[in-house]
Amino acid sequence: MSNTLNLIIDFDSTFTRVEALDVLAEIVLEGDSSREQVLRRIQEITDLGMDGTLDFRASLEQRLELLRAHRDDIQKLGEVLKGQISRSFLRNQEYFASLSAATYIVSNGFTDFIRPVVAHYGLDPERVIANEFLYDEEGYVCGFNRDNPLSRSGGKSEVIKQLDLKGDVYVIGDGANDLEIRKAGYANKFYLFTENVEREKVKAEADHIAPNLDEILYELKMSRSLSYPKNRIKVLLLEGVHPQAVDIFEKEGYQVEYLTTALTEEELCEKIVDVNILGIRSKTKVTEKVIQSAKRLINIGAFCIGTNQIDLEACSRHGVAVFNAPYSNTRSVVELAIAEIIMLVRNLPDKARAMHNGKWEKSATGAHEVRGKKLGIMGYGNIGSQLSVLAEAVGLDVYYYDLEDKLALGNATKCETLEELLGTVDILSMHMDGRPENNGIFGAREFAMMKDGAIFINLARGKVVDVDALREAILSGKLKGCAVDVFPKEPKSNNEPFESALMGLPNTILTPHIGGSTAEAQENIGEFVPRKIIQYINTGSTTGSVNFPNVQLPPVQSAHRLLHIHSNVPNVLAGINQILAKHNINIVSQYLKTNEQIGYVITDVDRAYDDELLEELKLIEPTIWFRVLY
Ligand SMILES: NC(=O)C1=CN([C@@H]2O[C@H](COP(=O)(O)OP(=O)(O)OC[C@H]3O[C@@H](n4cnc5c(N)ncnc54)[C@H](O)[C@@H]3O)[C@@H](O)[C@H]2O)C=CC1
Ligand SMILES: O=C(O)CCC(=O)C(=O)O
Repeated sequence: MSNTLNLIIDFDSTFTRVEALDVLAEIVLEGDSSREQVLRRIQEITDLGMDGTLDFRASLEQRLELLRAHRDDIQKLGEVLKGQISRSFLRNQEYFASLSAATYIVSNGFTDFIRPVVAHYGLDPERVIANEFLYDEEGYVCGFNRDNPLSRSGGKSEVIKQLDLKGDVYVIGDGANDLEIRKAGYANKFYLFTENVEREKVKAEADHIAPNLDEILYELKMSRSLSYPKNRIKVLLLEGVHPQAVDIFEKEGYQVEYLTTALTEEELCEKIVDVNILGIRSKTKVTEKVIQSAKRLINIGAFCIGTNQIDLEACSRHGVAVFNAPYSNTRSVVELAIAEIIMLVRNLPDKARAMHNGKWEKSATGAHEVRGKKLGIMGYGNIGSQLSVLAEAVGLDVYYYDLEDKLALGNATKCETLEELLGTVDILSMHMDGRPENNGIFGAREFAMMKDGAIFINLARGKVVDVDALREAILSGKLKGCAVDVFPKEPKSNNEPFESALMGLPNTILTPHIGGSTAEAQENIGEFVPRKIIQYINTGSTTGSVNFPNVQLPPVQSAHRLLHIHSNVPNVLAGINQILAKHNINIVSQYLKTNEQIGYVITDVDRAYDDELLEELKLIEPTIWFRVLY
């Protein structure tokens, strides 16, 4: 840090979260019946004084007149305020206390309660410049030192002028009286501190609006508790993910932009440039071009199960960790599949349509129970296997086929080939994932292999099925009916029209990709995905990532965590450790995990190191991305 730096910090609502005289009023008026009324009046006067509407001395006099405070109350106030230090000041306490010689607390409050709080935090109480109370013989406050410049408007600039500071002066505060120091020409910059209050009148003239101390330290290129201020982290949420996600990200201090629709590649390329976290569902295609346009992307959250819409390889190459929500909507999809099986076996879509058209078609022809029918499941993963269990409970005999060797649940029967499955079952339900190799995997040949009068259900991905072949199979009577929830081309939002060759077919249920759209599933996803992302940002943990090696890490404690992501080539770990050894850095712990594409090295080190070390680590040849957590 340069020794020519001076920080002038306001006390009320900046160094502490509260206005001290408001708290004093609460202490003095405890048990008083007029308490609420007097407190309200005091707060009104405080606000008028802080935004510059009321002359400061008048505001001080009026507030003190409303209180009869004793020396003991002032002492009590000091104790209360020690527990009210602003959160970002607390976060940065260790570093900030080391700036004691560069810091003044300049306040229109009173030294009597400010000094103990400042000393408790670790700053020099002698560098508090503030007003002084006068007490009567019984120890009650009877006034204040009227000669102190801080007891009148413009007092802060007068004090700074008298200090005659050498070097750069930065003022951090929340009120017009702080702004006035810069306006009078005694400071380089005024940082409006908005962590506790936002004063609109002051906002317009502030040099920089800082939602916390991290932002100011980052702006001044000083050390800080967070490697990157949270308020600078930008989140773009698309496709109307559950509002719970907005809430969680905002509580973490991130900036959130929320859209209900998907975006085209072109729109997304434009919007994603300075986004750190992208949240999507199944419709937004995240292509290589999108990833290349994103200059600050750290994470993608797929608020769903499938991740085929994301170019995961490109994400890995660019150091973007992708998280999804496996299991989150599994039950919802399974319940819909069961409902559709029963509806189709009973011919309900046609029967219901006839009723709406005024036709009463009471008949048992073509209507069956599902009990004893053979259900085939293609893709025996999380959804397929849960469907297997529920289907047995309603009396279906379950058969399944999976590319991988999957053990049967319950009484299900495993088929060795797809042909075997298709030739056996009365109902086929698709639950494979949307990997590119599955595009068009089910067409005329596969429909021909099915039993005559079978039922077909696709709740997986639109592209796996040849839609024209499905249409033909229904129209020819080969299939008795079908239910389709997913389509090769789906509208980006509810405002766009839907078109498909399947529209108007007999005994056909078409649904707008709602397999996972239940309140329960969406709420779960809205919480699960943000938590994974926040955990990754705060600790480096990648558990649950679909493209990064999975590493579960404890929170950083008394150490700096160096996160190094590189292309998976030999000797990177050795290279990192050589650099650490050269700088005499003590490794507290170290983890390495790789997958086919990338390696992830996490090294916790003692605090002492210089920026040169970080630069050298960034320069290791196959580095994709390097980040430090404090
Ligand atoms: N309609 C909707 O709203 C929803 C659709 N889905 C879709 O369902 C898919 C499956 O979800 P999960 O069961 O959670 O995934 P999962 O990954 O647990 O299971 C997929 C299974 O399919 C198997 N598989 C892949 N290709 C295959 C093939 N050609 N033939 C046979 N088996 C194959 C895999 O080996 C795996 O066991 C998701 O990837 C997603 O595309 C998921 C949730 C909601
Ligand atoms: O609900 C969504 O937007 C997508 C559901 C889905 O297809 C999935 O979870 O993979």
